[in-house]
Amino acid sequence: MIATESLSKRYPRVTALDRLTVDITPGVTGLVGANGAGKSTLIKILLGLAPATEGRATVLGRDVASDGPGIRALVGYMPEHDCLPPDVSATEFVVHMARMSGLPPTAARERTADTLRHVGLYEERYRPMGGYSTGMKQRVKLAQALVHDPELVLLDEPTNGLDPAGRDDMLGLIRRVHSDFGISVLVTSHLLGELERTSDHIVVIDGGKLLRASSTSDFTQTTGSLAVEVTDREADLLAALTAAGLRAQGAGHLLMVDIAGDETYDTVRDAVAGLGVGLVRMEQRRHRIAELFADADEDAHSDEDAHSDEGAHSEEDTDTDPHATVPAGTGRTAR
Ligand SMILES: Nc1ncnc2c1ncn2[C@@H]1O[C@H](COP(=O)(O)OP(=O)(O)OP(=O)(O)O)[C@@H](O)[C@H]1O
Repeated sequence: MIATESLSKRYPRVTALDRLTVDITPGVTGLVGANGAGKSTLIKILLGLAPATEGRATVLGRDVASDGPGIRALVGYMPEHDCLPPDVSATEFVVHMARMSGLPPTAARERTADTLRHVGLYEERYRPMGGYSTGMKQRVKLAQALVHDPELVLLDEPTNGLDPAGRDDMLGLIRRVHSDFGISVLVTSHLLGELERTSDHIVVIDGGKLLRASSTSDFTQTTGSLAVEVTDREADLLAALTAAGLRAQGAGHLLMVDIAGDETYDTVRDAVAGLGVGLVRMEQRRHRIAELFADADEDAHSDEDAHSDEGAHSEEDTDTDPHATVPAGTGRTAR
């Protein structure tokens, strides 16, 4: 669907993309990177809206340098920032966008009604968008990207500004864009957990460089560890599990227990019951994408000055945080 070859974009003070070579296949692909990693720049180049400094890219087999209009006819785009005129309704706006994409008036109205219903906007679609919540605005932005029935949509940070429930709704909608309509999706986020849940494939970029591209399942292999969380007496539980012959260690409120076989689950359950404490959770641990980031290596640091880390997130990833962010900073390497 998308192929880039040594694609670079240099601004006077910043290298936004640095010799990026990646192949993106049909399905839902998550493009993950900290703020400033180059996600929006890549999307603009793919739409033919900004020229690359060097390298080449094709979208649906068309060259971004020479066929921007052809690409934009086949691709939907949901921009990151608020771009909706406040004094028109969602219906008026999406009909307008459909007409701009070349749909005749009747088809534009029908497709608009269908698409707005699909994204979950009903009566409110006749009200001026200035009064909409962030979640409603994001839905309108998604609807205008879908209204001309594209083969591919590029969604730039669609969960930005949404609360956890709003994020879940938006992620569900994005999954359905592919499962219900067969439209492929490239969705960006700096939140690892949500892309893990939504995407078939994950592409990780940092400082404009490709860190890794592979299927989501390759990123999140299950391990042989069981994460156990109890309400109280973690140290006593650790001692009880060790006495029962299991290898276990404490990690804050969590105990990590090596799975020796199916009976490990029973042993943990019995030990917890024996102590009379509550079991908060017991689950097989999965690698999260953030664990694929090793500490920055010396070589990668040498060109760090070339990149801005403006707006980078300082939040640390943890195994339990579904909204963990990509560790900020440039030049990190994937294990
Ligand atoms: N028009 C521009 N002129 C100069 N520098 C730019 C321009 N556009 C982007 N940059 C810089 O290029 C780098 C990559 O920006 P980009 O917007 O692509 O990142 P991003 O991963 O989409 O992050 P965000 O989600 O914060 O937008 C950043 O350092 C940014 O400051």
